[in-house]
Amino acid sequence: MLEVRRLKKRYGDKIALDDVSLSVGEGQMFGFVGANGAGKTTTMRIIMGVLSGDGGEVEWRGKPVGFETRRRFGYMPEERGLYAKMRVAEQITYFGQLGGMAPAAARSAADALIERLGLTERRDDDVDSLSLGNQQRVQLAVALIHDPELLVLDEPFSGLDPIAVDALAEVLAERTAKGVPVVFSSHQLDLVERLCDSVGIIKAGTMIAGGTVGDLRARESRKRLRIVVSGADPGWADRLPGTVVAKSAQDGAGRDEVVLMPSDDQEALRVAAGAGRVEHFGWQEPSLAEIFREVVA
Ligand SMILES: Nc1ncnc2c1ncn2[C@@H]1O[C@H](COP(=O)(O)OP(=O)(O)OP(=O)(O)O)[C@@H](O)[C@H]1O
Repeated sequence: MLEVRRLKKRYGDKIALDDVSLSVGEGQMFGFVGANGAGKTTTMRIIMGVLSGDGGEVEWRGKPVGFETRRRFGYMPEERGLYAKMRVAEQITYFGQLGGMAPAAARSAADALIERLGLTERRDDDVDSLSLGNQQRVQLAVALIHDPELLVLDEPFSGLDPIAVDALAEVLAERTAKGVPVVFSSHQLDLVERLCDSVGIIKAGTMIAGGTVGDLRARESRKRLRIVVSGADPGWADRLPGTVVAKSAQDGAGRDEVVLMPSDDQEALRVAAGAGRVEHFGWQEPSLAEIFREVVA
């Protein structure tokens, strides 16, 4: 298990991290989300030891993390870091060897990743001749090649086309199935929702929410009502108590659909019933993106 406790980091007067804690169990996929500048990259850099914190601890399997342990981690840094003039296959193999693999093992692992990540036709090209998305695939292969015990990936999905997104999601799921914890940051909340067992939401250097997507949903689930009414007068939604967060105009069957954050759910029901025929009235499960907007606001 990866355990991060009470990390602190300052840049001059600016507090970048203020007591950031998270834990990721064996085989768990942890999605790290937050607005630009919230502190995700800083946290991941401290986990990987490329930046030192001003306080707090990082433990792997119950022990403080040091250089030797980190060699067994796979890391995709935000700033990336490939040799521009080295060929794809050669480069991935080279990083495998840096990660402690024998040359033959590194070559065959590189071949497997090249195929999985859709780089077969580019294997003999220099990295700087690749598109950004393909460079990203190489960077991922480099992070994955030495069969790391833990994966820490800074926005691994950004810039990938949908096929590459699926290929990477599949590769990561295989690693978690073998017990490897995966931490990744992303602004693609639909992906995080689809892939992750747990998420942490960071805002201005503080973890403001965390848990499984199910936990977060349960906490937020009795906040939004979805109401569908047919045959109602045009102004009926204005009489609903609370805030209308979405409204679609009448469809062909004369139905209005409203999503309401009610101040009084029973009064909302009375208003809907008074306005027309109530076709649907129920709590709506929020998406991770909706939860995010709410807790970060
Ligand atoms: N080297 C640095 N010097 C000064 N301030 C820094 C430095 N690196 C990061 N910061 C500040 O620390 C805060 C956290 O930045 P960080 O890069 O960790 O955020 P992030 O969540 O990864 O953002 P993004 O989603 O944009 O990548 C920001 O306010 C940033 O401006």
